[in-house]
Amino acid sequence: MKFTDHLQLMQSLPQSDLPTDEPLILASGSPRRAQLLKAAGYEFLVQPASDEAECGLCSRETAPELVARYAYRKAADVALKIQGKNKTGLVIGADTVASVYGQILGKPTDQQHAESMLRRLSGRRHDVYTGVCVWSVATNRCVVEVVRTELKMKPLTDSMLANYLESMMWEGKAGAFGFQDGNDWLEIVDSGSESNVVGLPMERLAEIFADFDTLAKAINPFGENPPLSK
Ligand SMILES: Cc1cn([C@H]2C[C@H](O)[C@@H](COP(=O)(O)OP(=O)(O)OP(=O)(O)O)O2)c(=O)[nH]c1=O
Repeated sequence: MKFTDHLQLMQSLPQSDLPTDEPLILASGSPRRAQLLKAAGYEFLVQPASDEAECGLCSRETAPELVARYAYRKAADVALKIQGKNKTGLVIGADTVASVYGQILGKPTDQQHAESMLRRLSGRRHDVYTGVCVWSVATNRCVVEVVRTELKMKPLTDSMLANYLESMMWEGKAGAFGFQDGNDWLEIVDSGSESNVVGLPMERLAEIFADFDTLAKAINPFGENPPLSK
């Protein structure tokens, strides 16, 4: 089933009770993440992390390591601001990239960059990784996890590429392509998570909320690396 159908069948996205009574805060400016949370029935506030949360390159970092670190940094950025105002919040940070043959594809900077990403993905199997961090300001604990979805992209002809590039739908999307854009270019391998591809693994998020007490790790105020649960 396509993501667009999922939005119509809102009840098909899982929802769990929140593990604390803090307000849920989405630390992301991604319209897709907000749509997914809303479609699942969560009530939440949106407070995007500052751009600096998404920086600090480590050349040896793998795609899952990178998305875990960025998800953690985005959640931390917002959690610390909330804490500074003596407020509480259950903060969700997330980061999504595509990866093909070990090469990490983030958001394209311009049309040329988008074209080179799409040519790399054309006709190939690749992975989309989303890192997710759920951070409870009140209890000073968080869960950081990474979900992988394997995809197969059809070989793209020059005219398919040109039309898509012209549509500008690639803007702001990791790997320069939106699974939800209504094309049938992508097939999910082994029934992986569709919502994970679009920016938030809703199935795993519901499990994280349900098992938060078991999964959550204490937050180390001096730690740069995310405390991964597994
Ligand atoms: C692979 C893929 C990604 N995406 C989107 C999800 C994310 O919004 C974006 C990846 O960029 P991110 O840096 O993960 O998120 P963002 O910049 O949109 O928002 P923020 O940093 O504030 O959290 O790509 C799709 O919409 N469809 C897709 O098929």
